[in-house]
Amino acid sequence: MKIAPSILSADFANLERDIKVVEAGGADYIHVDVMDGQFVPNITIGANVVSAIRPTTKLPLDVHLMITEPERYVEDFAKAGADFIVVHQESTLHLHRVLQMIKNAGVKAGVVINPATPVSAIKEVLSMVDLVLVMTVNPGFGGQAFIPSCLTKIEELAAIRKECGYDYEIEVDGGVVPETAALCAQAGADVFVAGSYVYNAENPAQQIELLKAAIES
Ligand SMILES: O=C(CO)[C@@H](O)[C@H](O)COP(=O)(O)O
Ligand SMILES: [Fe+2]
Repeated sequence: MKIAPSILSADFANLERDIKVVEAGGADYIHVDVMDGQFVPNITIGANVVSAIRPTTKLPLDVHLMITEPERYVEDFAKAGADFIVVHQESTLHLHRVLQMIKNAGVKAGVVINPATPVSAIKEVLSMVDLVLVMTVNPGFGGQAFIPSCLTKIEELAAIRKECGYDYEIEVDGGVVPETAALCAQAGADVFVAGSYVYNAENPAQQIELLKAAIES
């Protein structure tokens, strides 16, 4: 089980401090939410910021691209030091090509589906990805409520992985708190993104501990 704090809820004026705090607190990945104001109704950060935070941590950077036609920026995020580049099925007409571009750039490739998108929409690419991200809120903002109907998609992805011998990680993102993390773990999730739960608290390290305890239980 891995915890990936989302720096969307960190203090943007103190990103280095907020990354180091979760690294010391037992985080496994740093989740970076990239939004373009078009695919989602919010604008966050670009490849320059990924470059700037790269030297601040040894943890893998899990870059979640919420941008239209991500193929236009794969190269930039790979050069910036992303370890995972995760693209939305809904954001491109050429999903297979984008995933291939990510792999050719030497970066782990992930695919992500919105709450309204079924697992069948990514069936053809499951054999080539390192990570599948199941959005458990609609993308765009931190602090939203978990959508329980997404749990069956985690179960489905875990069953396909077992049946076909694939080795992607199953990640969940949105509304992750101890109670919902436990449900996702039960359904078969391996990586838990948490933004507001980790950062909107006095002690982010303690929040990571609480999440891990809930997942283990
Ligand atoms: O991708 C997104 C939002 O679109 C996330 O990664 C959020 O950052 C999760 O925030 P919380 O729901 O954990 O507050
Ligand atoms: Fe995200």
